[in-house]
Amino acid sequence: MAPEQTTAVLEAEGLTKHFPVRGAGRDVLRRGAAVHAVDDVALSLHRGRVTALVGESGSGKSTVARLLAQLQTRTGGAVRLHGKDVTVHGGRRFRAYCRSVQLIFQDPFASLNPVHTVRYHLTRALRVHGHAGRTARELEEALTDLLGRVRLTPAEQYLAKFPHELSGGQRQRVAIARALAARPEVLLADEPVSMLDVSIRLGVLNLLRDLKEQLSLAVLYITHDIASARYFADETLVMYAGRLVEGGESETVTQSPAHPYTRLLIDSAPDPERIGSAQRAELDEDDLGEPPSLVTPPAGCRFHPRCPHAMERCTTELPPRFEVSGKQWAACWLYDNGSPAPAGES
Ligand SMILES: Nc1ncnc2c1ncn2[C@@H]1O[C@H](COP(=O)(O)OP(=O)(O)OP(=O)(O)O)[C@@H](O)[C@H]1O
Repeated sequence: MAPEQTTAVLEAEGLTKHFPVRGAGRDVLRRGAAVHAVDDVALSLHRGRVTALVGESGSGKSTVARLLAQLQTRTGGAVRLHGKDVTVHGGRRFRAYCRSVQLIFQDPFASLNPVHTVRYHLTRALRVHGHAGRTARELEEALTDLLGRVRLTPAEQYLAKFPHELSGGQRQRVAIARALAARPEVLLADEPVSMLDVSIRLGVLNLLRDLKEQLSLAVLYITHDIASARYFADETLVMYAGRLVEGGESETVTQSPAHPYTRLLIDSAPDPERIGSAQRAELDEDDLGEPPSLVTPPAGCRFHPRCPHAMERCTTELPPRFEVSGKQWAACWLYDNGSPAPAGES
């Protein structure tokens, strides 16, 4: 279903995060300086859809997730759940927000407490979110249901285990089950498979995709692996140096990338047909050149110092989003007035 046919569950508009720089020794030079980690990001997440947020290390992807999860305060912009503004604060409304919007981290080993069993982690999550039931039997049913959803069956085989007794994939499944204990509407999955063995990445992505369908979840899938976005996500957004530069249907964005940065990203990820292969599991960031300083980001388009098509105006004017096709937009002056990129481009 096209995103415009459904209402957004979670939306961000003008989302901005600047981290003040507190550098010793160079304070005088740096007074008032900030890392422009996220600037003016707009996105919307829809029920039953996966949106991939793709970009190099340091482009601001995790910061977007933390801002959406309300783990960090934003410098500017708005976050809306079902159209209602949300702001970081404690209390009942905040707890309800945390139930609805759950974050899954890259490293399941770090996110699970090594001294506690699977039973403890899941029971605690069920209790915190008020879904543990009233009787011991209802609790057992809820635990069995959670482990069944992440395909760790039979449940008795896993409940007494400690994190170190599980494989990486099993640990990430427990972390996913713990997120599901909140009965969320939105899952923010920050590089959920990048720490896993390449042979099991696909299994965890398939699980997330099935859960998205069964539970009508809105999923934000954060990754530096653009080929996996094609496979797993309905929509793909490309982030560069704190800004979104391209977005649209995953198939279109990954097969006919419009922004020069997206093209570079795809060209630098060898063998896109082999999802999860070790060969293209990591971007070869050497091929991409150096990302800019986020303390003094380039004026105009932040990609212009690395862009093979940079024009005069790219160095001074920030490009807005231009429609490239009904299925894709790009923040690039090559598409001014909707005109296609000059002939001869790849
Ligand atoms: N708490 C912080 N204080 C200062 N700077 C920060 C903080 N958190 C992130 N940053 C900076 O913000 C920028 C974006 O970081 P972020 O972690 O969001 O990028 P990312 O795309 O998720 O990268 P990765 O894939 O490596 O996690 C980076 O330059 C980072 O150093």
